[in-house]
Amino acid sequence: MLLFDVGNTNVKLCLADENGLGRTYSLPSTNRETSDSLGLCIAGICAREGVAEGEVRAWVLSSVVPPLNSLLKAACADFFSCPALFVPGDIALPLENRYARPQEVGADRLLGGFAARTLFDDETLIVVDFGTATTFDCVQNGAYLGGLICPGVLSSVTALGTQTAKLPQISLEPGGADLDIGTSTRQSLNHGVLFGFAAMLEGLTARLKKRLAAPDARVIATGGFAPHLAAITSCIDNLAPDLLMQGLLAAYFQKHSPRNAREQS
Ligand SMILES: Nc1ncnc2c1ncn2[C@@H]1O[C@H](COP(=O)(O)OP(=O)(O)O)[C@@H](O)[C@H]1O
Ligand SMILES: CC(C)(COP(=O)(O)O)[C@@H](O)C(=O)NCCC(=O)O
Ligand SMILES: [K+]
Repeated sequence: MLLFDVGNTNVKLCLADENGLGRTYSLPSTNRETSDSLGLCIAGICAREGVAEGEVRAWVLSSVVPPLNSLLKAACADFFSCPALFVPGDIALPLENRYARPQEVGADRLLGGFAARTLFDDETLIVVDFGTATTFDCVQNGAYLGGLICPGVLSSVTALGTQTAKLPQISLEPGGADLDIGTSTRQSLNHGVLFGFAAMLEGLTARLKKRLAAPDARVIATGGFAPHLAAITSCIDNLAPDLLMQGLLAAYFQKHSPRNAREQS
């Protein structure tokens, strides 16, 4: 299979089969893509991995960027001979969705909750995804309860850089474990953003645990900036960079058991 996590900054994709996940590649989620640019790039990735297009059983996708969905469907149809299956549209997630309007929640958030529940057997799980936005998602007693949407790390830095005359766009360097009092603009920004998000993470997970009456809820972090935060706070129990990919694989095999998959190949 080819698994896709389509986010607002990056499209992450990786080859996978019943033995697990291959290397994850990251493509920019730009609106300049065409189905040909995507199809050729994805076919090139398969070639680099020594996988012929005909060997790909299915594309399994989670997407929160609707304009890319039709391009990816066309790329799959034009360059591959397999179905493009969207989660949860084509492959339902066996996780009760308690959102007031269930279809409103981002597929990535539901998938993250499903993946966490598949990987961990704690009664209460809090998934934090440090993506374009920072999302907090709560799973309790096997149901997805919803959560919080906060500004993302890079979105905040970008906004600050564009809204101010003198603040540069910075690429966040992982700080040391302790906050420094900034003595330069760059250091003030770097530590302000990194430790500001760490405080947000610590504060919100504490409040969510109280609200969920689950002081020992497991906190699982994923997304591009998760490693930076995990280095400076102790409130993350598990760093799971491949959480969504693991969720896509589990969702696929919930519906197509590996035995069937072997029979189909
Ligand atoms: N391996 C990485 N190391 C550092 N930053 C990363 C990495 N992967 C992604 N990022 C950054 O993390 C941010 C969120 O990326 P990502 O989690 O892919 O967002 P989304 O899922 O919203 O597209 C982006 O600004 C991206 O540049
Ligand atoms: C909150 C999100 C933008 C996060 O997406 P990402 O940061 O991964 O690009 C995405 O989950 C989304 O579009 N959600 C729909 C609104 C909701 O979940 O309520
Ligand atoms: K994401």
